[in-house]
Amino acid sequence: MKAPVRVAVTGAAGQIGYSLLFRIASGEMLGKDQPVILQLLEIANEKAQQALQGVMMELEDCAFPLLAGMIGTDDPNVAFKDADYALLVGARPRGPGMERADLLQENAKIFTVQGKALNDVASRNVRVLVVGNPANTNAYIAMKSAPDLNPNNFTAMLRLDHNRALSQLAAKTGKAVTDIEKLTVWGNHSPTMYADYRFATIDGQSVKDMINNHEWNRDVFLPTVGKRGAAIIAARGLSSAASAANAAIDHMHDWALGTNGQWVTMGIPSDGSYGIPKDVMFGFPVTCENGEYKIVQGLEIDEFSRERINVTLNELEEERAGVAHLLG
Ligand SMILES: NC(=O)c1ccc[n+]([C@@H]2O[C@H](COP(=O)([O-])OP(=O)(O)OC[C@H]3O[C@@H](n4cnc5c(N)ncnc54)[C@H](O)[C@@H]3O)[C@@H](O)[C@H]2O)c1
Ligand SMILES: O=C(O)C[C@H](O)C(=O)O
Repeated sequence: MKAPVRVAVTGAAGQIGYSLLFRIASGEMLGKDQPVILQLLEIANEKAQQALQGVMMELEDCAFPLLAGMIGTDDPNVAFKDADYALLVGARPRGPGMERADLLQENAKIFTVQGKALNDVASRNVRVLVVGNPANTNAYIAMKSAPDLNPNNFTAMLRLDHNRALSQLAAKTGKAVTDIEKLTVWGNHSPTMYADYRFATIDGQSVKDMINNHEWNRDVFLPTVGKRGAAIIAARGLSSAASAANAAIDHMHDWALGTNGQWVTMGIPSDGSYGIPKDVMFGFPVTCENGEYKIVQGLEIDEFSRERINVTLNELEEERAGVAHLLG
């Protein structure tokens, strides 16, 4: 049996938390041979702490063989102590009629505090996934607030967009999601994201050639994927939760256990690839091996794609300017 690893989850009593924790504890994230200790953070509010206790009681009642321990706390320095993985979910979600950017000022402060706490107490190799919106800029804030940690270990969740795009393409081509390879989503987790199937293949055949319809790409596919979060809020009255938790599991699973050469999308600090300025937290195509991700290099960026990438990049640069005052 492997030694347990410590997994910190913030916003643990929220909607996503409720879909996420049970799957982490059952081994779906880090493997069926990897015991975990859950370190759960909620705000210092009686109702939230009580709800957290309830979730922990349910986790106990599952008698998960891999759940080696569990704590609940309102103190980030306790939740992140020696954490090997940190899933930063806790933040306010948007409601009907709001854009994710509306959450910027409200949620940004959380990530300066939590970045600093990670810096002070987490494992020196902690792998961080930010889910709370606006996810890219929050991940950027956390990274910048943790100067002693490896900046490449701070990531933002674009995987839900990636999975949404996969499912739209499977429906369009009549193939299974598992048949589709080499898809990616560039940029920000927002309606400006650019889901790009120009390199995607099914059984070695080009998906772009199979669909062969630029108008469908521009007028149906991209808006459907980009506005899917809002469509779910309109339908449920609440933002996506189970699909978001599923994407978080996929992201961490693939980062920790590898993708066998398959492409996935992760929001990561740019190393300058594809002309994206260094440090911008940007969705890129990556492969993962031995716990490290690597950007897929050498892809051609045509004019339509460059325009799309610039739009999402500009939005991220604006968000970054909007929170500069928090980063001193
Ligand atoms: N990146 C993505 O693809 C994606 C997808 C879906 C949702 N989200 C975002 O995830 C976040 C959580 O969504 P949800 O539906 O679970 O919301 P929710 O309101 O149900 O739960 C959020 C929880 O976080 C807690 N929280 C707030 N501030 C905290 C802090 N500083 N420390 C610890 N906990 C804190 C709240 O008390 C609450 O219990 C939202 O920002 C939402 O927009 C992102
Ligand atoms: O859209 C939202 O606000 C929630 C989430 O980011 C989503 O994409 O479903």
